[in-house]
Amino acid sequence: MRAQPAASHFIDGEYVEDAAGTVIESVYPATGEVLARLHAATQAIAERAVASARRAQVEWAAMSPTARGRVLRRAADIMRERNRELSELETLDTGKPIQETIVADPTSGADSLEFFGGIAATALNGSHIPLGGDWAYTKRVPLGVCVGIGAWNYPQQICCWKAAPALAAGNAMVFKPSETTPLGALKIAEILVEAGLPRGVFNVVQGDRETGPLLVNHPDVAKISLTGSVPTGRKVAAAAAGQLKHVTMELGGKSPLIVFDDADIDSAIGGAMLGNFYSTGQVCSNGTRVFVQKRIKEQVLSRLKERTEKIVIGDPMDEATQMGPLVSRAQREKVLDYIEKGKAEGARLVTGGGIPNDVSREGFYVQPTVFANVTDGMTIAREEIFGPVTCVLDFDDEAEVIERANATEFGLSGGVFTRDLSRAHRVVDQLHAGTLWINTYNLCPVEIPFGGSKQSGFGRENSAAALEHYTELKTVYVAMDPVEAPY
Ligand SMILES: NC(=O)c1ccc[n+]([C@@H]2O[C@H](COP(=O)([O-])OP(=O)(O)OC[C@H]3O[C@@H](n4cnc5c(N)ncnc54)[C@H](O)[C@@H]3O)[C@@H](O)[C@H]2O)c1
Ligand SMILES: C[N+](C)(C)CC=O
Ligand SMILES: [K+]
Repeated sequence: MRAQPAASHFIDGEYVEDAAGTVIESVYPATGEVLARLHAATQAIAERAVASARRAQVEWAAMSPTARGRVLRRAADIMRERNRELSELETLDTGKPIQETIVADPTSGADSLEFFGGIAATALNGSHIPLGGDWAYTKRVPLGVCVGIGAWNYPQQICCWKAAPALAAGNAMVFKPSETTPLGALKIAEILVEAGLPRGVFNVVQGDRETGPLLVNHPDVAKISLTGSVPTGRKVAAAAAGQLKHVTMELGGKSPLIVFDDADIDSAIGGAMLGNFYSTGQVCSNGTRVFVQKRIKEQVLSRLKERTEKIVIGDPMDEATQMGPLVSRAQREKVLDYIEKGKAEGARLVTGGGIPNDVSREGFYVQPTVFANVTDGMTIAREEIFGPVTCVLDFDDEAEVIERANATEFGLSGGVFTRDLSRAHRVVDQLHAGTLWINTYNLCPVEIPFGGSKQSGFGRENSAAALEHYTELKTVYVAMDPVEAPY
């Protein structure tokens, strides 16, 4: 299986190589085969990418928002036409089943390009402020060169979620994909140019934790948008603060999903399974602490076990496969370690807990796993696992569950399943998180803001709100009369 791109980087409208950079291999997680061999950006490549973005941004920002939007909308159309090809590439790079990538990955990227292309002409307006005889106006201006840094779980979606609002607002971008999944962003760069994007407005450089700082610390970079873990977020935010750069931080979570005893139980279980097993559990907003009210606990667990054991695990390229491997060997080790900790700390293993049979031994598979009797202090209830591991915790009443749900450093998301309308709104109102769901979980359409509070980050992606994070206000005071000076 090969998916070797023409070169490692995409700068100023073309593929660029510098073999002096350390080797990065993209591995197909289902078999361990090497798909592509790339090079991390050297200092020279990082300089070239930022310089190209800086040059191109001036011309791009001078175009009308409608003209910029047209390019993004064309790129969205091309992504949809090539959905199959892009989805297959995403499946190879991440190991996520084609049944998911075909509906969720390039499609979500295209939605973002279409949405921001569409609102560019109206959402960037300033305001007019009457001041008696005088008046003022505001303009929303781009920041300049923005850097996007991606995680490996949704490589194409993350790339578009950052590029689309940044470009719509008149910025240029240098995007660094995760070293684990370097391939999709290069295709998106190609498509943007094909759609008419001026050369240099969107550039891709490869690299890892050594490369990121070359971009983050570059004096010509105005903003960094990171999707990644909390420890990386702290490092990047600290580096950006040194030069007072703007940042958006989309970080990790350990989100609560609360099931009250009046809920539609099958629907709640469906939500909990999607919110724990989709993308083999590698989703930042997953509801990995499932709080179940005691009266329905055993009923929920037996149904959850039955449904979990029917999940079809296998070759991600097979349309029938519902769950693929984890993204890397290292991620599998990490998840298996957490499973062992769960057993050792006394959680009750309901199902899963190991490596499945009947799949390639070279792939990075883990069984979908459910733990019950999980208590708040256990490691598996406190730390982000980022794998298919559900922790079920019991609770008695509403006040108790709200307090326990909030007792975490994270604040990305949360969900409530109940048929009691007042309770649903009352509970989500008290949960400390950026995105909350009532009677569903993990839906993130482009129209609604997405992002975290507390240690899960700040700034929002998607919706018109994202444009605020890629622009700043310029205020102009206009005097209508001569200046009256007392001296
Ligand atoms: N909130 C969200 O939208 C969201 C979405 C997806 C993933 N995530 C989070 O991402 C994490 C998993 O992804 P990961 O393992 O790729 O995260 P990670 O933090 O290891 O890496 C993220 C990116 O940062 C880069 N990086 C690492 N150190 C850096 C540094 N010092 N300077 C600049 N760049 C640096 C990496 O090369 C990678 O591209 C999880 O915690 C998950 O919750 C969050
Ligand atoms: C943003 N989301 C939830 C789709 C993917 C996060 O990992
Ligand atoms: K890979």
